[in-house]
Order: sequence, then C-alpha cells, then structure tokens
Amino acid sequence: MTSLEQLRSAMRRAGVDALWISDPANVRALSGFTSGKDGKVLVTQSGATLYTDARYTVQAAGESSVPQFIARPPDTYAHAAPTLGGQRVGIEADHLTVAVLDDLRAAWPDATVVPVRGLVQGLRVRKDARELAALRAAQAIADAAFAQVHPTIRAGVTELDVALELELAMRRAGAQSAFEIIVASGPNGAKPHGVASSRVIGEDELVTVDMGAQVDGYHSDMTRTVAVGNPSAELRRMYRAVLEAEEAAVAAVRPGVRAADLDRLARDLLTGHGLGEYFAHSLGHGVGLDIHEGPSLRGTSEDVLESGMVITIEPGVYVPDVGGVRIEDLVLVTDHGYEVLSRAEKDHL
Ligand SMILES: CSCC[C@H](N)C(=O)N1CCC[C@H]1C(=O)N[C@@H](C)C(=O)O
Repeated sequence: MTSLEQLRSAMRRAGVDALWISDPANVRALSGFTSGKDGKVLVTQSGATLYTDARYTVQAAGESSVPQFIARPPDTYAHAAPTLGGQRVGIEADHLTVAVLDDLRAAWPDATVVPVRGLVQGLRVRKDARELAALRAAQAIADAAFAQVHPTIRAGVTELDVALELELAMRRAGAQSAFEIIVASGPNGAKPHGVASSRVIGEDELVTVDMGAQVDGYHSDMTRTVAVGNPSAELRRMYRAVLEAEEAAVAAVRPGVRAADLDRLARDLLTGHGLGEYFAHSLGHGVGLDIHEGPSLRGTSEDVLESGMVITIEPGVYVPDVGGVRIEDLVLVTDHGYEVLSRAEKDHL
C-alpha cells in the first residue's frame, strides 16, 4: 500500500497541507478500501480519514487501514471543514469534476482549494512485492485462459464467441476481466480498440486478441495476433514487422531508459518497413490498480524507467480496409533489465 509518509512529502513539495483524494484507484492505494469509487480519502500532515457511506460501514471497517467516517456529502465536507481552516487543500485535477470543486470551495470557505496532479499516481509507479504478486497472478490467469481458447479461434466462430470463452475461463479461475476484451478480426483489426462484435471470423484472416485479468484490483494486459488459415503476404509482412518492433523494444527495457526513446525505437523500426504511419498509439503504459497508469511510453513522455515498474510494450499497425496487428507483452523492469511476465505463445508467421 502506498505510504502516507511518502505522500505527505510529495504534498509538501507540491505546496499543499492537505489532499482530498477522489480517484478510485488512489483511494484504494492509500486506504485498502476496495470500493474506491464510493470513497474519498482526506490526508492532512497529521492524519488521514476514509469517507464512505453506510452501504460500506462493515466493508470499510474490515478493509481500511485509516479511520473511517460514514457520511455522504454535504455531511462529509462539513466533517472535514474544521480541520482545513487556513490550509491549502489539494484536489485531484485529473479526476474531480468542476461541480464538485465548486461544492468543496463553498463547504471549506476558510481553506484555499488548489488543483494538483499525479501526487498519488507518482507513488504507484513502482510496485512492491505484494503488488507484483497480484500482477503475476493476474497475468498467469490470462495466459491460461488464452492457452485454452487459442485453439478455438478459427473460421466460422464470432469475435464475441472468442471473447466470451476468454472471459468465462478467467472468471472460472477466480479473476474478473481487466477490461472489455478486444477481439478484432479481418478488417476490424484496423481498429485498435475494436471490442468483440458478432462478426464471423473468416478464412485466412488475422485476429487481434487484447485481454487481461484482474486480481486484488491489479490488472494484467496482453495482446496476441492469431493467424487463421493462410493470411496474405501483406498481412504476414505486417505481422513480422510488428513482432520485430515488439521484441526490439522489450530487449531495450532497463532502468534509466527514457520511455520516449523506447517508443522511438519501435516507431523507427516500423517506419523502416513502411508502416510507421499506421502505428496509431503510444508504445505502452504502466499497469497496476488502473489499466492505464504511469509511466507513459509515448513520444512526448518525460518518464524514465525504474526498477519495479510494470509496463506494456505493444506496438501495432492498423491499415484501413486491410486489417491490423498488435503484439503486447507485460514487462517488469528489474534492477538490471527486464522480465517478461506474459507467457502466452506468439504465432510465428
Ligand atoms: C481498453 S483498455 C486497452 C488495453 C490495451 N492493451 C491498450 O492499452 N491499448 C490498445 C491499443 C492501444 C493501447 C492504448 O489504449 N494505449 C493508450 C495508453 C494510448 O493512448 O496510446
């Protein structure tokens, strides 16, 4: 769990005395309360309180590592008000709505409410042993589900059939799906976020499967592109180029590497194959309590890899009316390099 002391240091550096935490994953990271979307945490320099409502009285008492106050707004805000007089109170700019910001300013007239960014997220980028165990368990469940369902991906079945079988396998293994599973076949492969549809998979197509499991709130994320029959020479060429870019980027992972340089490495390789313009998203992202979290592996990122980070490496190419390929591994940054956590086999075209 993210340390309150580390957070208080980050708060001081950001110039705030207190922090009102409303991002569900941050609420969970700080308190252990698993229904983060129905909770808030107030951290001051001397204390911390979890606010949630009466539906969660028993659950919060069992889960939370910080004292709880059971109420709904505006009683929640009224309870916090006396503690915050004369203080600079940070709110999470990436999460709080303008309406709630108005409510907080009205409820805390003696405080100065200021938007801050990424204070708790910054403490979440490096995973501890407990978090790593959950991430490994989630990935192992996803790998097993993929191994079970891979042989059933063939002409005549729908994308939805594949997604449902994957989800069932993960649920049976005790995990939830980390996100709506992507199964994109044939021309649908040109949509990076094409969720499974009723399209029937055809002969000689590529099928992109992007899936993950969720264990104890921690997500895994992996993509495999599967060949059905004998895909065309053009599709094979795309596949080999993406595999080359993916393997090269994974091999370059180590502490101290700039995330933007990894994105550049993969992008340049694809450009060398004439496919750079079809790589429509960033190379990857951190994974944890959120499916997308820091570090960001995009060209404009200032992030530098550190050991303990868990990231995806997922180059892809998406050619309208033709199809697409994405290959993604979940990778732990270790003290001297990397460990690939995703084990599912890759097709070799
Ligand atoms: C709906 S969660 C999608 C998980 C997936 N593995 C993923 O992260 N994707 C799929 C294609 C691109 C990539 C993504 O969404 N990247 C984000 C961070 C971006 O803005 O590039």
